[in-house]
Amino acid sequence: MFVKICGLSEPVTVEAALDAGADAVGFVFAPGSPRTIDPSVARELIRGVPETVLTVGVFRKQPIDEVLRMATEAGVNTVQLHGGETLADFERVREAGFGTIRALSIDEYLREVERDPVGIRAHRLLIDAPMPGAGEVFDTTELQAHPPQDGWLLAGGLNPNNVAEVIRAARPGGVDVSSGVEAVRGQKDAALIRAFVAAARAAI
Ligand SMILES: O=C(O)c1ccccc1NCC(=O)[C@H](O)[C@H](O)COP(=O)(O)O
Repeated sequence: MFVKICGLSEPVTVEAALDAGADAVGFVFAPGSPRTIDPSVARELIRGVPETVLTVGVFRKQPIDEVLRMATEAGVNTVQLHGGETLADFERVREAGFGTIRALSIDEYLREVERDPVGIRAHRLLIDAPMPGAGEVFDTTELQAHPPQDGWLLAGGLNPNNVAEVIRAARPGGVDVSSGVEAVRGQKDAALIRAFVAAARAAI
């Protein structure tokens, strides 16, 4: 089970995520989030991250030139885009050398899979609740009619207490969490991160 801890902003909680065995650490560069950090801050946080761990820059409805500039400045290896992007945008991000994650809300996913069932398979998908980073759950049974391709990531209101049950029900390739490992909104908690990774790993 692939585990991503998103919205990190401090060395101590990046370290907690790595010690716990997280596969990916995320840094929010989308404006307007309590977790938004400057790429220069992320660059410092990424310094000690082993190359085997994905370092993910998270963007929402930002121009691709800005995405590429910030991702390069931060030194992340992967870019996660949350809406408004075209296939050409994804191509540009990949040509610049970044891995990509296409984040869609459950509603966007269901619309897109109907519209372009083949094209959607070209992406590593993250399927999320309508409002990213809000700690909202969604009904994963809505995916049963259109199961996503292998390796898809599930997010939306996960926490150490519900993650195992959600994994068993929805069978994602990985999980992504933000609010559920925070003691205070926007501030990660090392103990919750450890509990989340352990619960996700024990789920299968
Ligand atoms: O976390 C944010 O504040 C955020 C803001 C804008 C775009 C994306 C954002 N987060 C993306 C993530 O990958 C979150 O981990 C995911 O949405 C799950 O969040 P949560 O339901 O709080 O666990």
